Amino acid sequence: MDFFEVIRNRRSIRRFKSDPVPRAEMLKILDAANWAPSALNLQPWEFLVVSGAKKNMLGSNYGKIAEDYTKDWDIAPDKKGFMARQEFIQFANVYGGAPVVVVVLIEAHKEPRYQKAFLESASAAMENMLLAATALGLGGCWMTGPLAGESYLREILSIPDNREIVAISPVGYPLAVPEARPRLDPDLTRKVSWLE
Ligand SMILES: Cc1cc2nc3c(=O)[nH]c(=O)nc-3n(C[C@H](O)[C@H](O)[C@H](O)COP(=O)(O)O)c2cc1C
Repeated sequence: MDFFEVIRNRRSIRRFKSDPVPRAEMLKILDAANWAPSALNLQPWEFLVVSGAKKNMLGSNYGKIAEDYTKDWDIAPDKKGFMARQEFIQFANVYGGAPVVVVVLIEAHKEPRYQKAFLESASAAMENMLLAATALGLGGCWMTGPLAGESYLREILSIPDNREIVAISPVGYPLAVPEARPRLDPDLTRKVSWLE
């Protein structure tokens, strides 16, 4: 796949094969993340690679969050999400069956401009990781929903107060790859202004 194909082929994967991801492959995608640009070159990201019993505990917690979050998806069609409610809850409970979940952290900073810069830098790392996963035939899903159970995440993963959780992604070999979500402005006539 060439670079632009990788970009076009990346999807949020929510169903995975149970096959383990070799550590060498995990290191390749984390290395891609580590090569992201960062404000003041501070490279503020850190990654927790979670599997086994701890991953299962995170899944059960996210499952409960998903049940609450989707409670009106069935009764109010206008509020219905992008997936059927039960499908989403099933995904959440086991992170789609992914063998690994990556938690992206940054240093917590009191000054908002640093906090913003750290968040942006870690977001660049996150996207590099997802694109590298796609290039290697793996998949992931950028997720902030699980942060609704942040105190539990912190406890289970022993995350100290001086670290902020940016996002979480399951990582594994895709069992199902969803259709591409259409672009709101595919010709870029509204989203781009050319100023001369
Ligand atoms: C900041 C951010 C937070 C997201 N949080 C979640 C989430 O909590 N749960 C989830 O299933 N998907 C989450 N997503 C994935 C989006 O739903 C997905 O990117 C969007 O529907 C477009 O689909 P695609 O990634 O396959 O192109 C998140 C994406 C971003 C960028």
